Amino acid sequence: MLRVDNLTCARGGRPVLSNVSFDVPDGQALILRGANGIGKTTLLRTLAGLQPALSGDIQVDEEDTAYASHADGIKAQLTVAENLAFWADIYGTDVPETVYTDFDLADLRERFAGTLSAGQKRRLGLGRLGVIKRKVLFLDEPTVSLDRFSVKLFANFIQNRHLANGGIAVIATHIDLGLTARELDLEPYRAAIDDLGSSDEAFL
Ligand SMILES: Nc1ncnc2c1ncn2[C@@H]1O[C@H](COP(=O)(O)OP(=O)(O)OP(=O)(O)O)[C@@H](O)[C@H]1O
Repeated sequence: MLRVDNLTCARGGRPVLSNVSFDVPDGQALILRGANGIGKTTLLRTLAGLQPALSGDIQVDEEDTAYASHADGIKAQLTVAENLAFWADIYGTDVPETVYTDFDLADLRERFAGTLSAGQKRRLGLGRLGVIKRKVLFLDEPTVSLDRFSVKLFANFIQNRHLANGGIAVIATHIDLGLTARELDLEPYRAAIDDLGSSDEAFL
């Protein structure tokens, strides 16, 4: 279970969302909705422990979380197979053969990652989630650059591999992923402009 209680989070020292509360039980996903700039990325980074909250409480086993953003974290000089093996090595896991089918990477196995198209790179970046096997996934616009077929692959992975095995996912997206999931509209949590606060920036 992921439990968020009265969370207030900030970017650049300015609160963007205040008093956000929700629970996500094991085996379920939550879709974050809201206009550009409302604070979806900020909330995900705070939940993943990449930046401190201004106030509030997050109950989750930080050791069992993973955050994935637009930046794929791919090593261009390594092949697709070597990239997956690299992540498996770092996380002390193995590369299940299913990752190649789940993300349509089988034909790209020996290709240097630097030569992949944007969508292929994205599929490889998402394939990392099938390798690292973290229970709680915080995903920021995971389908950027993906065509409709690949969006479906990703949704199937989340539904049938991750959630079906008791995983949790919190996903910021502007599109319909076709997942059975609760949605949270962040508009009611928009922080008042004169709220005070500060926050360290871990990443820009
Ligand atoms: N480094 C920064 N310094 C100051 N303000 C920032 C910084 N990064 C983001 N912001 C602002 O913080 C607010 C929340 O940004 P955030 O990226 O969390 O929104 P978002 O909902 O993910 O947006 P989008 O849908 O466009 O990806 C925005 O108003 C943004 O301009």
